[in-house]
Amino acid sequence: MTSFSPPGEEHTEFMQWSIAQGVEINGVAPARFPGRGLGMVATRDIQANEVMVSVPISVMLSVDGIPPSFTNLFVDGIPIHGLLAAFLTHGKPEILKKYSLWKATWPTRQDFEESMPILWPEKLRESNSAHAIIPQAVDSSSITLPPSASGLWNTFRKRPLVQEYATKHQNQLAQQEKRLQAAWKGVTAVFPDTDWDAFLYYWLIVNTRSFYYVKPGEEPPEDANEAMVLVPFADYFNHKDDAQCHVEFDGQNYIFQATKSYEKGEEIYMSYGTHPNDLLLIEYGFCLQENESDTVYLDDIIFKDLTTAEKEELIFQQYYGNYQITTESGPCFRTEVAASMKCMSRRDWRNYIQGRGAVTPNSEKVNSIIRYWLEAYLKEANVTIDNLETMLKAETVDSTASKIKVLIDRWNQIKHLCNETVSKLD
Ligand SMILES: C[S@@+](CC[C@H](N)C(=O)[O-])C[C@H]1O[C@@H](n2cnc3c(N)ncnc32)[C@H](O)[C@@H]1O
Repeated sequence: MTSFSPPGEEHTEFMQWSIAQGVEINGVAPARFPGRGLGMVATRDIQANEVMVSVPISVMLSVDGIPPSFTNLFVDGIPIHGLLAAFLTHGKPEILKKYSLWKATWPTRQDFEESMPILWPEKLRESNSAHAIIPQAVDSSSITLPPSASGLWNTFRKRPLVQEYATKHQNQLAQQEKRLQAAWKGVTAVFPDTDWDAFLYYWLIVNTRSFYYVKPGEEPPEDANEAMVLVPFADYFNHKDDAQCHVEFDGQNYIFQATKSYEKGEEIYMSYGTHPNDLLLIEYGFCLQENESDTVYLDDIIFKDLTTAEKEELIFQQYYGNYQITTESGPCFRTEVAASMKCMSRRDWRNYIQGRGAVTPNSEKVNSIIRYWLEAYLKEANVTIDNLETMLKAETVDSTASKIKVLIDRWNQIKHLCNETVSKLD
């Protein structure tokens, strides 16, 4: 059983407020868990299929909960994420008063400074972001964030892309800073004197605590970041990759239902989605120890190994980029396709990927190419861990040392993932 402690008076008061607002709470309560802040604990034995929490739409904070007099100020548009943060920053105090007990349960700015890489010291957050609002060093001696987060490598220079492509789980920090910059542009166009720290705080609150929400009867937006809602009380749930909790918005209520039985005192998690640890680190400020969805991407390593003609062929065949290695399945098919290109005639390769012809790639050769790529990742991991260990020895600020340790742990996970995959390929 996980150890936990009482959450504190403000959480008890907020729970009572939630119930008074129509939130149904059955057999769960907030509690404090070491390393995870607040979370949800079973206050009695819970049976599979029991609804543990149900939050009505009336109490959620979505775009529809913002008065039109406020929303209409943003005639030039602002992302939903920015609008919610803008409302929390600039909404009328008499309207925001409704949420004061809820707000008292949220993490502090200090909590974000500890956990969210976007707020870490410059030397720990160098990335390929062109959107950094918070200045970053231009030539720090070492990249410390993992490549999926930073988009950079210590052991080689990235080749320019032949073509841009969508990468949901790469260049994480750059993607986050781009969203923050768009929100900041939107809010300052209407409120030029916006306090950066206040806005940033609420933007991070929305970033780490919002749920997916599409207004009943409306089409889901193309960008999931445009489908956001804050859901009081449910935002106590921490994340686990294989959480045993069914989450559903039925058009009226956000419902959280047990999919197994829980014993009194057990922490109840939900899943925020199938997220690799580098995404969790950048977007939520933590990494999971066990994560079936953990992934590393070989794109930059593979691209430096391909000729321009090979890259153009991959673009043509729609296999350019997103070469994953996952904890669960090892190399993905796209990675195998890129590797098979290196060991087949172009004609056989085209026939193979189009499902024509009898020639299939030699699996030993394909495995040895993928192994070679993974060794490049392992080299990066070893160099970066050495750099981080050296930084840790010299670090005198405790809070910076703890961030360096987070990075060392993450890099060791990456090493483990690469080594496991290499051994499976042998
Ligand atoms: C929706 S909130 C959950 C409640 C939060 N723990 C709190 O103290 O208010 C999401 C945040 O919880 C933390 N979190 C969630 N799942 C976690 C986990 N498995 N391990 C560590 N921290 C976690 C992260 O700080 C994340 O940004």
